[in-house]
Amino acid sequence: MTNKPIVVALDFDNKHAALNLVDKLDPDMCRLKVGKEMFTLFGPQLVKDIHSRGFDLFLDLKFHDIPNTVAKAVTAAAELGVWMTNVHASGGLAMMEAAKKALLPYGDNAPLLIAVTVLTSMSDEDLKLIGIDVPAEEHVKRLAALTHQAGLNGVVCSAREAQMLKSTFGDNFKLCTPGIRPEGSDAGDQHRVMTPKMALEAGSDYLVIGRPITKAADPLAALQAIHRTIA
Ligand SMILES: O=C(O)c1cc(=O)[nH]c(=O)n1[C@@H]1O[C@H](COP(=O)(O)O)[C@@H](O)[C@H]1O
Repeated sequence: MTNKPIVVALDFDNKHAALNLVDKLDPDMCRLKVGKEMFTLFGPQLVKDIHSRGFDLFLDLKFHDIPNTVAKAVTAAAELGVWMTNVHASGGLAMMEAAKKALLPYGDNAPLLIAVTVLTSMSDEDLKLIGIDVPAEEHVKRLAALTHQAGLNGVVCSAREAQMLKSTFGDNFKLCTPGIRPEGSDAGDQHRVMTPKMALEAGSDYLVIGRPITKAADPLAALQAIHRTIA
């Protein structure tokens, strides 16, 4: 199992509330993720605030644009010193190769670069509506193959695809899985979900968990309870 698999998704519209939660957490226990909402509201200063508290940060901005633009965006992420960042695999091979190339000057200090396959909120029916007539698992495999070919470090997928992807692409290809729901918690807008324990057993390396922790009455207790289920 990857050391420190839990990545807490900080999806807040209030910086004070977010940092209040961060101050209750322990960098030895989890990593943190900042996404579009918080980065749009609070920008690079939030990244600095989190780094100064000793946490590894996944900057989840899911870049999807022409290769030149995405290469420059991942360079900006690398300059922030983040642990991991991501692009959309559906941006294509040339886009992902340009992103990978942009990180070469950073050597061992480059962030891990992973690509989103099929969002965990999407079902087979949602895929049909955007013209993808194959089951989610098949489309995930296709986009993961493209990501692997581009030389990225891994993919974002649902834990339901983890076993298939690990057996196809091997242990070095990292699987970051949102859509994690502890037993009995509300799925919300997520469709392809799994419990933390089952996700790790299936081969997930990183479990992205937001609302089951951040919306809990006692977020630290919720995180500790999840830890106990996977210990
Ligand atoms: O890239 C992501 O992190 C991501 C990809 C994906 O397919 N699904 C997904 O839910 N996410 C993110 O993971 C987090 C999940 O949060 P919760 O549903 O609250 O646990 C959110 O911040 C999403 O933006």
